[in-house]
Amino acid sequence: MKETRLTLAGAALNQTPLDWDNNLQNIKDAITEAITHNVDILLLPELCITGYGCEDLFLSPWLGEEAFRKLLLVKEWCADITVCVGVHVWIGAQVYNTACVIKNKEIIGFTAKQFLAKDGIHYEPRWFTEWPANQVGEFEMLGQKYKIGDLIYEEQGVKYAFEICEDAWRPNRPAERHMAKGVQLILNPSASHFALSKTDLRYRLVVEASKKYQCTYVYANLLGNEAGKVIYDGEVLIAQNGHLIKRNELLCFKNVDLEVSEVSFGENPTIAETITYLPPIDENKEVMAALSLGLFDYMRKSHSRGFVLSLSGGADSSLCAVAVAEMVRRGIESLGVVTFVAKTQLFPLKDVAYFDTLSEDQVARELVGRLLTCAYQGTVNSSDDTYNSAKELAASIGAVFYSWTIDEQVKGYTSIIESALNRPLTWAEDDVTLQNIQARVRAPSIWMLANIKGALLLATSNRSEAAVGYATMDGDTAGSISPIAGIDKSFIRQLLVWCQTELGYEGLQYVNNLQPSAELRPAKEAQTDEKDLMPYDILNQIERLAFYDRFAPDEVYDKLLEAGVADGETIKGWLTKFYSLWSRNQWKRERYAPAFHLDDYSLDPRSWLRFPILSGGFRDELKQIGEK
Ligand SMILES: Nc1ncnc2c1ncn2[C@@H]1O[C@H](COP(=O)(O)OP(=O)(O)OC[C@H]2O[C@@H]([n+]3cccc(C(=O)O)c3)[C@H](O)[C@@H]2O)[C@@H](O)[C@H]1O
Ligand SMILES: Nc1ncnc2c1ncn2[C@@H]1O[C@H](COP(=O)(O)OP(=O)(O)OP(=O)(O)O)[C@@H](O)[C@H]1O
Ligand SMILES: NC(=O)CC[C@H](N)C(=O)O
Repeated sequence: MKETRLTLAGAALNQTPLDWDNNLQNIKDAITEAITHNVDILLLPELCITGYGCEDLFLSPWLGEEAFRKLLLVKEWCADITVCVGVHVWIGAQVYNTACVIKNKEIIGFTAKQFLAKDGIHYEPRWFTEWPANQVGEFEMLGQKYKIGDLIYEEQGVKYAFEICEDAWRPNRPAERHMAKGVQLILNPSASHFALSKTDLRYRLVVEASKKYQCTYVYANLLGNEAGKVIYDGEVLIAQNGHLIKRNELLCFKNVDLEVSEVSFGENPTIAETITYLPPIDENKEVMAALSLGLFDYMRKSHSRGFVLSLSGGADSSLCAVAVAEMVRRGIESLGVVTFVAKTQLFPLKDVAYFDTLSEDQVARELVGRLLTCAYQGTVNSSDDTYNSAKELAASIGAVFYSWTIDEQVKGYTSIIESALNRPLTWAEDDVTLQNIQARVRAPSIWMLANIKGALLLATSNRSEAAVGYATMDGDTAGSISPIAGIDKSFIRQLLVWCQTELGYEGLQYVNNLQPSAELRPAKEAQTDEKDLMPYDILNQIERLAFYDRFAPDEVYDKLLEAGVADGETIKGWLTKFYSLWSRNQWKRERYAPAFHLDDYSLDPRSWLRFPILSGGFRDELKQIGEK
């Protein structure tokens, strides 16, 4: 075969389930941009016409028909270019997740996914049917017949085929067979969720495949917070024979992020002897980027007018505040002020014309002022330290800051119940009740502010407290979204130090010197989370061993003992507390506000981790540990 040069492109798209206008516009923009670069083949992400996150709507036949009609519209935009677009198709009663190849305004085939994503947050077998390897079929749609299956395509003599997202993550991946069929180019349309350091894995899958199968590999992921919880990093990769050719900036705020490369296909390709891998991933940097984009998309896609936050000056609420400030900083950096403001649709551009006279830093502060309202809600148990921490942090990022006390309201509720019961409530007898009423009383006024502003109320829950239900239902769990419920408290604490030192959020110096405390008991008791629960790093270890590594309770005990974290009796105490609180509080995890998926696992019962609400609570298993 003589040398052929093809111009290849992958485009990350920020899609939204059922938002046809947005989705089609992004597809059209990507095609238009690709045409200006004389692209031969453009790869678009998995299920990008409907959005990947349509969930049970994929079971509704009408969605399949509508998506197909949209596909026929897209087809007409593909003059003199080949475009691969993700769409689901119905054949009889089965639904397939496919990549459709359109060449110069003509549909030449559909490749259907062979391995459905079914672990962690993915439930694809609920909607789709796997396509058997090596099979090709035909189906009719809207009066026209089409080829579907394990197809090989050709462009100017270069044979190409697909792996659709999860296909590439399995040992028996389609690429294993493509090579023997003379395939030189593999395209991978993906909807691969963001998780810490996951880009490293994806990079390996793509670059190693390009070496092993002596091919060119093009990969295009979705971009942004598509449907509420899952964030996509918009990764586009082009690799050839073990060499990386292109990798884009991840987690940008654009609607379309297109990468183009001209690639040569000849007879004797030079295969890389060694692969250059990515340097270690900075997880602090990437989690702040994911949080920022997650918040921005959630705000604009829910048509909300910014955020409201009950800011205690403690770690969790401080991180939520900084995440909004970072959303503004990164958003401006990625889009420029005008596009950033236009995308929020919160205020007319003329209202911010005076921004021209301000420095970049001042503009960011002004925008934070318009997008974030915080309130400190003190009680007699609050400290000056937390008040100062909240006030200084809000001032340093430019957020609106209010402060009031809630003692009158706490007293009001307490006296109603004291009269009803005809006895005083005391810390000796009513400890948790007296704690919870304070947390609950903070909810109505902060919700009022959120309602007045049409803003989202940020719930500050983290994963560690979700594990053990260390929160008051309808109190500090109140909110519209829980941006940080996917990450643990130890990670959050070191992240805040990193945000201060590396991102320059100097207002965090106060919280970075505080011990986490609910401040719900009288100050003389010096309440801290870790005194109430256990050291956070132990809590995280138990949680990971039990629910990520899936060890039995007695194996968790053995592992902790082996690691020498404490003596046997102390570990038994921690395990009893953990498993009891874990089981008792599943109902709370069911009721948390929607949370972003950020780490490699989460406790979200509607996505990563399902657990019964009512259970035996590991009673027998804990008894066995007690007898060790
Ligand atoms: N399976 C189940 N399904 C449905 N409801 C269930 C239930 N099991 C108990 N319940 C109900 O749950 C209620 C108890 O839950 P809830 O009222 O939330 O309170 P509860 O879980 O008892 O206590 C809250 C804990 O969180 C701590 N906290 C609170 C606030 C803030 C912070 C902080 O770190 O800042 C910490 C506080 O120190 C305390 O240890 C009971 O009324 C009970 O009936
Ligand atoms: N004095 C307060 N003013 C305003 N909000 C508060 C106050 N105390 C608690 N809250 C709200 O309740 C939430 C839960 O408190 P929690 O102690 O778990 O988190 P934190 O104070 O942010 O962090 P830390 O646990 O590190 O102190 C806070 O994040 C905040 O939203
Ligand atoms: N859409 C998919 O097939 C996603 C599954 C794949 N393992 C990923 O997370 O990237």
